Amino acid sequence: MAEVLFQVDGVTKTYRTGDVEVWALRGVDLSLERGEMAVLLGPSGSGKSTLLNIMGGLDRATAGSVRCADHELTGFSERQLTQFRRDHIGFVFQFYNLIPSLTAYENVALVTEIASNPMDAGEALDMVGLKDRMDHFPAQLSGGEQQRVAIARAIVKRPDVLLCDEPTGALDSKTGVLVLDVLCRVNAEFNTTMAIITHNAAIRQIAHRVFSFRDGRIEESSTNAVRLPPSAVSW
Ligand SMILES: Nc1ncnc2c1ncn2[C@@H]1O[C@H](COP(=O)(O)OP(=O)(O)OP(=O)(O)O)[C@@H](O)[C@H]1O
Repeated sequence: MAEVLFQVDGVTKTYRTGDVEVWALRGVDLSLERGEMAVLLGPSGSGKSTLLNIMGGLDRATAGSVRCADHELTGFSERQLTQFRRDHIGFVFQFYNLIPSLTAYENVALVTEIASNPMDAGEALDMVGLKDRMDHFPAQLSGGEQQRVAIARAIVKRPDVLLCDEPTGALDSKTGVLVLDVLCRVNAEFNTTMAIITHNAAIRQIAHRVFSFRDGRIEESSTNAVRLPPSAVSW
């Protein structure tokens, strides 16, 4: 039987600003098997980023439980959450957050200094198809290339899970496809579990499973009997 890597049970999240309480999540249950690629869809404000941040240990649930392998995040201290993120989670965001004064290689190599079992930075850049651009600075790379460096930086520590929040949000469709290709390759070759938030509903076709959010809940989940390669998807 496939191993359940992530188990989210009854997670709620409220934010309080003054007298106003916002319910970002209203009881979310979700499980991800190891190696699964999940796409998270839903309107703006429906709670996707909040859930991703809680799963990645960047934020805490108000109630409910989140388990990743044998780590129960719910009771973790800040220090334990930091260690958990460092050991197990890679993040990819819409904006690449590369350090402008470092080359692509140096941006990726920075992570290898604090990871316990990293791959070589050159190997990670090779994986995203940028080995020949290793010595270039972010300003010398296109948006799609910068996002691929950001993916190399996220995978170089061999994370169990890659959490991607709008990874193609700032890219045109053609460039976005190249980035999704890289994510699919990482998923297939390293069996990395992935959750990808997107506003482009067409991207749902590349996933094993799709979760649709509405008003802080998962309204619907479905399994794709047939997955499409990113090259067959456009938006
Ligand atoms: N730090 C915060 N303080 C107060 N409210 C917040 C905070 N973060 C998120 N929210 C609120 O929680 C709700 C869910 O936000 P979230 O960012 O998770 O939605 P989303 O589905 O990811 O939206 P988008 O697609 O626009 O990124 C929204 O109403 C948002 O305004």
